[in-house]
Amino acid sequence: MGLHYSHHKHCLTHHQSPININTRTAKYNPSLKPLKFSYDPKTAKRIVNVGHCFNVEFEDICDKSVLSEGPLDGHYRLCQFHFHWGSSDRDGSEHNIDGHLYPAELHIVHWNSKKYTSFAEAAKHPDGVAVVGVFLKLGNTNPALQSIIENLDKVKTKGKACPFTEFHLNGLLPEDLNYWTYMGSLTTKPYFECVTWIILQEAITVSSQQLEQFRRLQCTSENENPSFILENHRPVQPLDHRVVYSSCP
Ligand SMILES: NS(=O)(=O)c1ccc(C(=O)NCc2ccccc2F)cc1
Ligand SMILES: [Zn+2]
Repeated sequence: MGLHYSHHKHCLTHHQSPININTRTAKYNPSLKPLKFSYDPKTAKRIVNVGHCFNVEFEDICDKSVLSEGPLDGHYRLCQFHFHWGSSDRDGSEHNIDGHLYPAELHIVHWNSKKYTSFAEAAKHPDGVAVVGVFLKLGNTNPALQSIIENLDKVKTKGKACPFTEFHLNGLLPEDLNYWTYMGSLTTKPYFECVTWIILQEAITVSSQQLEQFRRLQCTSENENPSFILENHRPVQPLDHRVVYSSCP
């Protein structure tokens, strides 16, 4: 999988993520709608160390927390969010903007609950998953991250989980909700090409000290010699013939 035969070009094309977003060649699409976030803080469930990062998981047995409008048809159900970071503050984001890297990137993961019955099922289809990417830029301590960071010592090693309820995800969104959007893939194995990527143009802040807390997570389980998740961002992939659309001119 992962190769699409585009007849008019008689070539096999990849639709992999992340990519470098060239803001000058992004195409303004006036038919793109504003994003609509409807998140219920009560659907937050737990934090899990999955080895290459930590996921903040949400209950997704019904459409209590959904993303709709924007480039999407229907509504996509929130299932988890996580971060990508680097071994230093100089890199860490997965997407780049005009070659610029941010120290980290938040991914808010949703799946198409109008057409599919689970994330795993949705991930097999090009319209199955929608991920909102939010860049983190170096600045003041971000208070909205503190409630997550103070729980990381409970999920230090791979496989560990802790309860995490009542989280206001809107607190991690910037004021300006303008975005770029393109069709791509999951950025970790199995790299399924199932993602409508929605990258917010405004970054939120994170402090150096908060990033240091991310790097203290371990990719090893508690009975192994400890090694740390110092970085977990995939290199940018070829854009090929894809077009990146912008919600604003
Ligand atoms: N970084 S990202 O592109 O936002 C991303 C989001 C979710 C996954 C994931 O759930 N993988 C496991 C998985 C479970 C079930 C079915 C397919 C899967 F990939 C991987 C990458
Ligand atoms: Zn991710």
